[in-house]
Amino acid sequence: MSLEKFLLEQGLRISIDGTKGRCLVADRIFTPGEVIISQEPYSSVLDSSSGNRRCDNCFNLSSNLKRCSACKSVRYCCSSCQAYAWKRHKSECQMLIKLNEEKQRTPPPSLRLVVRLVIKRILQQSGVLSTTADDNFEIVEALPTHFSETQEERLVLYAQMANLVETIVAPSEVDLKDICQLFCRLACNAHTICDEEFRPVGTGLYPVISIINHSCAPNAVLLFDGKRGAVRALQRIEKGTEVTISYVELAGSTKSRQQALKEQYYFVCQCQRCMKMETGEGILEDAILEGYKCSVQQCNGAVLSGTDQPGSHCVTCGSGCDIKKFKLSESAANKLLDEANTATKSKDDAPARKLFEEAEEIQKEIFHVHSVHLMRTRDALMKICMSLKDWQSALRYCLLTLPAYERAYSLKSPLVGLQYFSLGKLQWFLGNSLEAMRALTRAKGILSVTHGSSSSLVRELSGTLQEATLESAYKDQSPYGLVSMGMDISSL
Ligand SMILES: C[S@@+](CC[C@H](N)C(=O)[O-])C[C@H]1O[C@@H](n2cnc3c(N)ncnc32)[C@H](O)[C@@H]1O
Repeated sequence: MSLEKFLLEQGLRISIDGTKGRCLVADRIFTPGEVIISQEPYSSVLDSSSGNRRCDNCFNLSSNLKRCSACKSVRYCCSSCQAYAWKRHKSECQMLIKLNEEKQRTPPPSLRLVVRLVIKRILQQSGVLSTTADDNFEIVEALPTHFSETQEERLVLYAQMANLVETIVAPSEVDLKDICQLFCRLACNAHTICDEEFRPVGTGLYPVISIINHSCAPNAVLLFDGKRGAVRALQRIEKGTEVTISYVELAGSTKSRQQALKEQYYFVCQCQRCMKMETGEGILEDAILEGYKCSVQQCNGAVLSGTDQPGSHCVTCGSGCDIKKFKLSESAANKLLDEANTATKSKDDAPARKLFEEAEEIQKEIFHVHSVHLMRTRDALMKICMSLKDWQSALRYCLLTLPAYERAYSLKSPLVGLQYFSLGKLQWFLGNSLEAMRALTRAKGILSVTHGSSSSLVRELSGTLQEATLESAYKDQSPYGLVSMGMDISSL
């Protein structure tokens, strides 16, 4: 079956745009939460830190992983996963054994991803592995490489890695320029595979999902079940509308989003959100998210912080501000944040908390209450307070982050849903079951769309919501006030 026919069966088609290249377009209406397309990766690899916690075949977490007895490098959750992976792993296994014998380090995930891709291509070409409309090397090859725009330094690195791939896979099977192009193709098409809470676990290439272009105000979202990618509609998508997802962190100013897109994907975004920058509303939004707050007490405005922008005046009231002073304070806060992050990595929670708190004090003086810088610091503080079991402070920080989350992302964003889920769990644990019910209901409304109502996250959320509802009803009738029904706070 051709890719076109395969897509038509799913209610999708490809159109060509002069600037964007191929676009994936809805050929029917998609309703919020509906899966638009789902796909197994053509090639995928776990991050180094996930390799000893997750199955190398299905990417699911398991406490009972068994190592491949030959290479001792990859782990599987069950014999059927191991048997399924064997055809692909066989060649990789020999390579890993050889590297172990030569006492060489296991290649990094980025290199293993390319090795796996090349091995799969060879196996499909020789007929050992079958091909389907959405699982063949031609659709991988159809993805852009941006080879001519790739910086020379990066190409030199890719050439060195291609040499390694050549020594690992039989040299007669690979062409160095081909491999360099594969590295370029992966850089602008592969997706980070995340768990349900958006923590990265690996990388995968999904050649059909990769046809979907970027928007900073996307109408769809990509999530993963194990390593299977699924794109769901965030809103009603009319027939003839392009399906879009986000490639980058959306909590940022137009300038930082565009910089990230240009660096990795080589285009200037002209989406609806970026185009707002042409208007006063867009400029104020950017100043609030990443600029400095206006020094005038009654003004809720902000000042753009970039040196190449007409800064030093509030976008709302026009008052001048001392940018130099703000920048000095910002560097002092950043220094504290660097130290705090180092302490967090070494699990020194108490000193890390102190450093984050000092940084937050400075940031409060210079940033708008909805600034993404302040939001990230408070998010880190919320997590540290949870780890220190200071639930009341964690709740306070969670509440402080929410208006910034809703502004920086969209109200339908899964990240906003997850933040409401944390809020609901904290409120319930602290005995505010009525407020918890409100937060959990809000979270359920968002996460049922983004993750699907049968996902394990939404099932867990529904369970918590049901218990909070029961507790709230019980408290209404109980003469004794607060009654805890034994929530497992460790899952926060
Ligand atoms: C993952 S691919 C998307 C599919 C691609 N359009 C194609 O023809 O196969 C990513 C590349 O698509 C293009 N692209 C994606 N989103 C875009 C956008 N909003 N505006 C312009 N180009 C875009 C860029 O060239 C980017 O590097």
